[in-house]
Amino acid sequence: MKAAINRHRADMTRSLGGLLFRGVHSLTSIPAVRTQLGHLASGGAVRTVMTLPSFLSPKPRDFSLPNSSWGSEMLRLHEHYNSQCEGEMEEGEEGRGLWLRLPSYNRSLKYATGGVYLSKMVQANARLFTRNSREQGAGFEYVVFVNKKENKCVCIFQAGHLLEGPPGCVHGGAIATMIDTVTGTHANVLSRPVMTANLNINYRSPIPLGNTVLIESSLDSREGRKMFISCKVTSTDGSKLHTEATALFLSVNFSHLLKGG
Ligand SMILES: CCCCCCCC/C=C\CCCCCCCC(=O)SCCNC(=O)CCNC(=O)[C@H](O)C(C)(C)COP(=O)(O)OP(=O)(O)OC[C@H]1O[C@@H](n2cnc3c(N)ncnc32)[C@H](O)[C@@H]1OP(=O)(O)O
Repeated sequence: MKAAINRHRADMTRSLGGLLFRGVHSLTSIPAVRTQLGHLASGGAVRTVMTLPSFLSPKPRDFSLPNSSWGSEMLRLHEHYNSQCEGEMEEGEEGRGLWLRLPSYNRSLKYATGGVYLSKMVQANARLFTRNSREQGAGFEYVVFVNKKENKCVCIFQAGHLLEGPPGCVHGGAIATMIDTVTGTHANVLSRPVMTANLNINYRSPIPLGNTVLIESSLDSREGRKMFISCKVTSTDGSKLHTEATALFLSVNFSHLLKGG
């Protein structure tokens, strides 16, 4: 029985390989995958997850599209980069424009988030940390664009009122979260899946709540499974440096990700 479970997990790991990057969008539209993940989540036993046929599944919300909470600077910059895109990045697609806008959903991977040993209730309720607020504009509002040719990512980030740290300013942990998200997204584009091994941050000047800032990441070097990425957070005109960081990401195999480390 144990061998069968392990074989099943290995099969799942392989079949998930091509699906992870597309996240919830793809997974919720493939009932067979959800059923298999249901087996996996329940410890490889006989329980399955009831799924709707794909044509009845609601289309997941893309959180990186403009909404009414976006300020004028957020909208202006979104338009600036969007006008240099010729398409959205989907798996296997090569961009034709200079930039590609990355869609963003509120689940990273249904049923496997945080490891397969969590209870089904926890797994069903798991949400991506940066996309877990129902109130638009309250938390993390952001959109990431990638420039594959120049090995760069840029994120336009508007910090909501729930991210307060020092009075009127963004919490350092929230800034770290966004840096991890942007550099992690960048590393995932280069080689997926990845995990953050190291993150070093220097906070240079506070970010006022409600401000829009730019978060730019660039690949410094690659050594085997290691990707060294640097990142800076600046005002949108580039005149003020808020934060600088370096990060190390390691490519991992899917079983490492699924078993939660
Ligand atoms: C996750 C993405 C999933 C995809 C989802 C797609 C949907 C997209 C949606 C939304 C995108 C949002 C994107 C967000 C991204 C966020 C990412 C995170 O926050 S990840 C959570 C925090 N990180 C951990 O919890 C790691 C915990 N640590 C580990 O699991 C391991 O330690 C790991 C994987 C990092 C390394 O373990 P080993 O066993 O694979 O590798 P070893 O053998 O230890 O090291 C390999 C080499 O790397 C060096 N190394 C390892 N750790 C190092 C460190 N901390 N500093 C320096 N070097 C290190 C070692 O010295 C070694 O180097 P030598 O080959 O000998 O040269």
